[in-house]
Amino acid sequence: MPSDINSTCLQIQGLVNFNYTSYRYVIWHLLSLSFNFYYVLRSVGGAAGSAFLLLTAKYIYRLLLSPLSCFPGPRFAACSKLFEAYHVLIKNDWLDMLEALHHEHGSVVRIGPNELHFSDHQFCLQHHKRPDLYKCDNYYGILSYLLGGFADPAHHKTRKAILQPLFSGRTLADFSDSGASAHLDTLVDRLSESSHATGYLKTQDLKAVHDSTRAFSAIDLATVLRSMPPIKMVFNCVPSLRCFSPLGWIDQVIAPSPSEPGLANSWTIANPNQKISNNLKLIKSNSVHEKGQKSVLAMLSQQLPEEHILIHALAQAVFIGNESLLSNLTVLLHHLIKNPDCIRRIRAELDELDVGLYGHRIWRDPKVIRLKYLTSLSFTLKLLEHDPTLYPEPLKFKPERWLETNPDSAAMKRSSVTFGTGTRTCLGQFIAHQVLRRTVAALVYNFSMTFADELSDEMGGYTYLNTYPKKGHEGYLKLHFPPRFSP
Ligand code: HEM
Repeated sequence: MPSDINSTCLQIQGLVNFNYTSYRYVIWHLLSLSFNFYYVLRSVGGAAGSAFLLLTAKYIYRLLLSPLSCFPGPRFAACSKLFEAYHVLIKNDWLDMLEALHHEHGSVVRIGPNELHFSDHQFCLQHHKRPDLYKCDNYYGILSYLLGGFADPAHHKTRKAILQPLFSGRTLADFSDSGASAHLDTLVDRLSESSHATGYLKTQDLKAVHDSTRAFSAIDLATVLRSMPPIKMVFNCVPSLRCFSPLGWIDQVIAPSPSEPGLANSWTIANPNQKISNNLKLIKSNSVHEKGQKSVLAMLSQQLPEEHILIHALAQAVFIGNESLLSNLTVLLHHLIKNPDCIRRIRAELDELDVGLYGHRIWRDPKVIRLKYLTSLSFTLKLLEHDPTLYPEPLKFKPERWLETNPDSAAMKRSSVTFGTGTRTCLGQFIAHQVLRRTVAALVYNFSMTFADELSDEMGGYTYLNTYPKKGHEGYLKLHFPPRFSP
C-alpha cells in the first residue's frame, strides 16, 4: 500500500518538523528536571544513582516523548538497540523477527530508538532514489573511505563521478575480452582435469579464496556495530582499538591518509603495506594490455593518481565485487542443479551458437551475454525481493519470470533492487552480469554438474547459500564436474 506509506512518511516529516517546538519545550523541561534530580542524587547516592537516573530519563524520553513514539513496535526496541543486538548476535533470528514484527504491526515498525523499518517495497524504492540519501554511518561508516561506505551524498557524488566511467562501455568490453575469458579458460581446464580425480576443484585453493573473502568476519563486525552504536563510538574516539578487531587487517592494507577530504574519522597509517604499493607500481608500468589497450587497473591508476585513493578504489572492487560474485554464483549453481529444466533451456540456447567459431570455449563468443534465457538469470534479495505481490511464488527459482513482457513483469523489473537503486546503484553490475553469464555458459555447456554430497548439504541446511554466513557457519558448495565432451 504505497499511498499509506507515503502518508506515514509525511506524518514522520510532520512530527519532526511541525511539532519540533513543542517537543523542544518538553525536552527542556525533562532535561532540567533530570539535572535537578541528578544533583540531588549525586549528593545522596553517588555516581551509580546518577547514572541510573539519567538512563531512566533517557528511556522515558525514548518511550513516550520521542517523535517516533507513535509508531508501533516492541517497547524494548524503542528503548534500546540492544533489542536488535540480541536477535542478531544471540538468537540469530533477526530476519524472521522483522517479518514477524511486520506481520503483527503492519508496514511500518519501530525497531530502534531512532529507527523505523518499512516492509513496503515501493516506499523503499522511492526512498532510496532520493539524491540526498544519507547512508547509515554506523554500518557503512566502518569503511568510510570506500565509495560504498561514504555516508555523505555530496562526498559520494564527487568520488563516483571519477570512478563511474571506468566501470562501463569500452573498459568493460576490454575486460571481458581479455581478463574474464582468460580466467574462464583456466577454470574450465582445471575442472576438466580435476573432475576425474576428486570430483571438484582442489579444496585447498577454494579454501584460500573463501577464507580471505566470504569467511572474513568484517561482516560480523559490521552487524555488531550496526546494532551496538556505542562500540562504533569507542572506535571513533580511540581508532587504535580497531586493530584488535577484524578491521585491523583491512586498515593495515588500505588505511586512509588523514589528509583525505571528507573523511569523518581519519587515523594515521599504522603499517602501510609495502607489498600493495609495489604491486601498484607494477600495474602502472604494465599499463598496456595484450591487444595494445590499457587494462582497467592501469586506467584507474591514471584517473586516481594519488596512491591511497587508488588503493581504496581497488579494495572496494575486491571486497564488494569478489564477495557478491562468489555468493551469487554459488546460489546460481545450486538452483540450476536443482532445476534441470533450466539447464536444458540454457544448453538449447547455447547450441544455437556457431560452435565452429570458438569450439567448446563458448564463453568467448560475445553473443553469449546477449542470449535471452541466460540473460534472465538473477538472484533476489531476502525480504525486499520476496514480496509475493510483486514476485509470485517468491521462493521458487524461476528465471522465466524475467522474460515475460506483460505490465506485471515490467513492474517487477522496475522494482528489482538486486544491484541497489538510486544514487548508490552498483557500479560493477555490468561486469557482474558478464562474468556470471559467461561463467554459467562455460560450466553448463561443458560439464554435467551434480552435487558432490547432496544429502549432507541438505542435512547441513545448505549453509553455503547464506550470503553473509556467521563465523563457524560458512559452507562450501561442492560439486562434481564430469565433462560432457571427450578431450
Ligand atoms: C552479482 C554481483 C553483485 C551484486 C549482487 C552487487 C550488488 C550491489 C548492491 C546492492 C550495491 C548497493 C549497496 C548499497 O546501496 O549500499 C552495490 C554497490 C557497489 N558495487 Fe556491487 N554487486 C555485485 C558485483 C559487483 C562487482 C563485481 C563490483 C566491482 C568490480 C561491484 C562494485 C560495487 C561498487 C563500487 C559499489 C558502490 C557504488 C556506490 O556506492 O556508488 N559490485 N553492489
